[in-house]
Amino acid sequence: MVTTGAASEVVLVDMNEALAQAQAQDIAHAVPFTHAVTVRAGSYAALEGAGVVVLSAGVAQKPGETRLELLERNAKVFGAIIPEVLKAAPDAVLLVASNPVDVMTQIATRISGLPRNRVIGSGTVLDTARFRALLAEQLAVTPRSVHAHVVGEHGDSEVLLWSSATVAGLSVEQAAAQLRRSLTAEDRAAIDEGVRRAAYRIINGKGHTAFGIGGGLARLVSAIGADERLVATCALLTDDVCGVPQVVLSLPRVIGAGGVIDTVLPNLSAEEETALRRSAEILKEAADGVERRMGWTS
Ligand SMILES: NC(=O)C1=CN([C@@H]2O[C@H](COP(=O)(O)OP(=O)(O)OC[C@H]3O[C@@H](n4cnc5c(N)ncnc54)[C@H](O)[C@@H]3O)[C@@H](O)[C@H]2O)C=CC1
Ligand SMILES: CC(=O)C(=O)O
Repeated sequence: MVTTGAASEVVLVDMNEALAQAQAQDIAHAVPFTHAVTVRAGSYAALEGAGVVVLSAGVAQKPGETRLELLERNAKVFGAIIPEVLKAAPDAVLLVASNPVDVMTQIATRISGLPRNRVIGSGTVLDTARFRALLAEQLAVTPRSVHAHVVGEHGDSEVLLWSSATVAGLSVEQAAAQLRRSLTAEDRAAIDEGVRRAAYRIINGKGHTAFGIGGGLARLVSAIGADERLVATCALLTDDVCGVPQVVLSLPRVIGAGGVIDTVLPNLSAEEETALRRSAEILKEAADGVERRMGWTS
């Protein structure tokens, strides 16, 4: 957020106050090289007046662990922090990043009692960025010129929408042919694996992922602040996805003041529709399970 000027004021709140202080000071020392942003550590009360509160507290995956395995631990963390956040910043949009982000967004929607459009999960914003980056590398163009989306779970069952991916209005197959680049079934499989398994590989190498999600969250904060109507693949409680009712997952959403303004459903091939339904079923089952175990439903 500091490097892109997405916010005018950033407050870091963490149960480890010494860590929040140290991070805030370190980041503040980058401000002279970037944008006019104030950065400080604070208590929940310091969130007063915040337009957006990013929820990223909790535990992260260890090497080999899936996102869904973090569920119970992070649900308890949200139970503790969301009431505190809302006391200080009742009008804020909540932007959820903690994993498993889709189910955590459902939990945040329930605990907060806020209108669903004000509780957004970063969802597959990061996976979409990874898809665009890898397709761009394959086609030797900039990622900004690749229009492609990943929908469904931010996790193992996510769905890469190859059938609607475009460059300059061309399908990626047509673009590859004109640009004299290879896009064989093996290339596509490598890109799929590169997107779907990115977090596992990065966590194996450096213990956590940070820059991609930092960029994505900053982009969403900026779109909310400027009422931009940015289309981004974010997670939101959705009435019906391929026949699965009341499920939180990512689809392209229009993001602006107040959170999610609208949703756009891309054209799906039969295979993509089946995969999206499967992803919705997996998330629905995980969310229903945690709701039962937390005593939120009978
Ligand atoms: N949605 C996405 O695309 C991504 C999500 N993540 C998720 O974000 C979360 C955070 O990841 P990291 O920053 O790498 O982990 P981290 O362990 O570095 O940071 C988590 C912080 O939460 C704090 N915390 C824990 N319980 C708390 C509580 N009750 N109140 C206040 N603070 C509390 C800890 O003190 C710690 O500083 C994880 O769940 C991770 O899986 C990480 C990267 C990408
Ligand atoms: C950690 C995580 O969810 C990611 O980097 O995709």
